[in-house]
Amino acid sequence: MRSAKDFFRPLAVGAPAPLREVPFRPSRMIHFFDPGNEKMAAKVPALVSEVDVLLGNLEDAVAADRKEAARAGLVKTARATDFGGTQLWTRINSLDSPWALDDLVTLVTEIGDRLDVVMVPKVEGPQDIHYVDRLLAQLEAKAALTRPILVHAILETAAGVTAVEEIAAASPRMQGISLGPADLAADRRMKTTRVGGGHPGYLVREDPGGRAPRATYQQDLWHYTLARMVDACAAHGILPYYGPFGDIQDTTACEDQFRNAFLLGCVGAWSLHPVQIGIARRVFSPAPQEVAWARRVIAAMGDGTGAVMIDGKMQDDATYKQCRVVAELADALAARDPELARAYAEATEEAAR
Ligand SMILES: CC(=O)SCCNC(=O)CCNC(=O)[C@H](O)C(C)(C)COP(=O)(O)OP(=O)(O)OC[C@H]1O[C@@H](n2cnc3c(N)ncnc32)[C@H](O)[C@@H]1OP(=O)(O)O
Ligand SMILES: O=CC(=O)O
Ligand SMILES: [Mg+2]
Repeated sequence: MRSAKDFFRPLAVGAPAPLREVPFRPSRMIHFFDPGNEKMAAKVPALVSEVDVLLGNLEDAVAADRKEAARAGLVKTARATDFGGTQLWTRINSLDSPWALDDLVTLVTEIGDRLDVVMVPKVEGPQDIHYVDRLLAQLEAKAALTRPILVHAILETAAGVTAVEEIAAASPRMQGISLGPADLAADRRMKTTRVGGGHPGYLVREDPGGRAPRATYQQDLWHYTLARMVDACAAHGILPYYGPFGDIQDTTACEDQFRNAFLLGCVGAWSLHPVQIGIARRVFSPAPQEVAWARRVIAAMGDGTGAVMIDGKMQDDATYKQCRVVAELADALAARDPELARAYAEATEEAAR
């Protein structure tokens, strides 16, 4: 095991030093596109101003005989596009596939200066992160990169879930973790055939003796895993995300799934189709009234200690900290999103009247 003192040393001579803090950059939607699909790739320039993150997907959803085309398409798109403040990520193929090594070698040496984050699928434990960590350092040194590429793990195997804390802590490169409900369901042998979302059979039923018919309430299949992942991420200073919602037409259930994740601590989710971009933007941006309230509590709490009453509700050090979470997120998003900045300013003025 490496000494704690070595944790922030580069893993290859000439590689950039690891970051000490994960920079918070808005990432409400990680928008997936297939870079080998010319029609989809042609939409990237128009999407740059619409999304926080564009992700060139090389893994599942790209057919085996299209892997090389997708990789080459990503190199082409990355070179041809001005991303401005929008992040460029990629999802490489899984580490047990014949493509993962070439994905990393090609992308880091060809477009490493444009890539912010590499998403690694089917992570089973810290050993997978250590492998990618060392390889990235070697390639960054070779490509003379001056800033480290960060790593994002998908939590989508039972082994990964049992090791989620160790995965989150595996490297200073760790940027975040996404829940991957589709592969996780298969790996756990769950009896669902959906990409995220609930299932009408997973429910609790009202006790007998009351109303007839007895009411049933659908339960959330993903709550346990998502909550566990959020704790692991928060404890290790990295960012948690809900992953994909596959029923593209069911925008209502998509919004519900995203909102549950937001309220539980996630900072974003994946958008698989343009229709999910606006949903993620709406859900993962705190509501203007919440922001106005948070700012009001912060202003009333002074140095953040003690207790005050506002509108009949007790506020103290703990609610002050909750309000700071909301207000700081709002400030970070407003810096990128002028429309949101205006809505927050208006709501704050209104609340002060
Ligand atoms: C479990 C997991 O691993 S999830 C992650 C892997 N999966 C993915 O990445 C899937 C990404 N998304 C897609 O491949 C597609 O959205 C699909 C296959 C789901 C649906 O595609 P389509 O059948 O073309 O959808 P639809 O007809 O509604 O598309 C409307 C338009 O949006 C475009 N579009 C669809 N998805 C995207 C996208 N992700 N990015 C950019 N444009 C897109 C289509 O090209 C189409 O363009 P057009 O109007 O010029 O013809
Ligand atoms: O990759 C995502 C998943 O849900 O599987
Ligand atoms: Mg998957």
